[in-house]
Amino acid sequence: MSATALDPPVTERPAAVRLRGVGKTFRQRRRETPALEGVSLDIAAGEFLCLVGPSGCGKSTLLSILAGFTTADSGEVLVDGRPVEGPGPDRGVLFQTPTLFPWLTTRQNVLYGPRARGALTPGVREEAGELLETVGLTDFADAYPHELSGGMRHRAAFARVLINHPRVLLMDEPFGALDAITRAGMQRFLLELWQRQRTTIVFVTHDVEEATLLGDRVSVLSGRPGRTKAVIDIELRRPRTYDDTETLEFVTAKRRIREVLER
Ligand SMILES: Nc1ncnc2c1ncn2[C@@H]1O[C@H](COP(=O)(O)OP(=O)(O)OP(=O)(O)O)[C@@H](O)[C@H]1O
Repeated sequence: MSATALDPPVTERPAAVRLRGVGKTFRQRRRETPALEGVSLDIAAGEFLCLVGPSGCGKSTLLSILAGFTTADSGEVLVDGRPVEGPGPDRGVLFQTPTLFPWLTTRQNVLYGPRARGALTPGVREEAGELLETVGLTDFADAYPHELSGGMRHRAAFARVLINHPRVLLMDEPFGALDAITRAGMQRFLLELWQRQRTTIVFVTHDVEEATLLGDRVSVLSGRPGRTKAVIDIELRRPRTYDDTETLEFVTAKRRIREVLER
């Protein structure tokens, strides 16, 4: 399914992710750090939602709560209508540093999840081959992570997550550590992949331009404790390419987000 102008607005589609009044305070010895307070948000099935906010406002905490790595103190967190009670294969998580086992080849890394679940069928092996082709790593299927470039490692980590057919992809500043050219390449890759598969994506970034380029909507969090300041619709045509970043519409959308961030 591809995103088209005929798709209903995201707010009219069923919610894949529902956050209601989510709060989290970290308590360590005598120190209390309120990270999130009363965050509510519906993310539609197939939506690409970007999450921006000042450093330390709780973006990673929110993603970690969605992933099931961290438990919220208050509120409700639902994925496909079910409360999140821990990590699960319905949610694929990608971090700034790609998580690959260094002692396994690219293909073995991709097949790790199915193997661990005892689901390593010939069909899954075939799918791994297809995924490696999708991410452009067929020629590096037998290479080890240290033999891959930064961008290749990211694409391998993608394939590793995608083989589990997650309903939701949770991405925490995944391209933050990459150089500008590799980063632009990864953004293009992600846009093309999303355009084809339309997996629901929650993408944390501190880069307003990246959020504008990728997102259907951008949720802007306030300073700590993070609260939703605004959710901004990015009404730029799809499919988008890097060339769009030079259009007046793009610059205007980017400025709107920046204004809310700085308000
Ligand atoms: N495990 C933890 N224990 C204690 N405090 C934590 C923990 N994780 C996060 N925090 C605190 O919660 C707040 C929010 O952190 P979080 O990493 O979610 O912010 P962020 O918006 O992702 O920041 P950045 O943009 O800098 O990555 C910070 O003040 C941080 O110090």
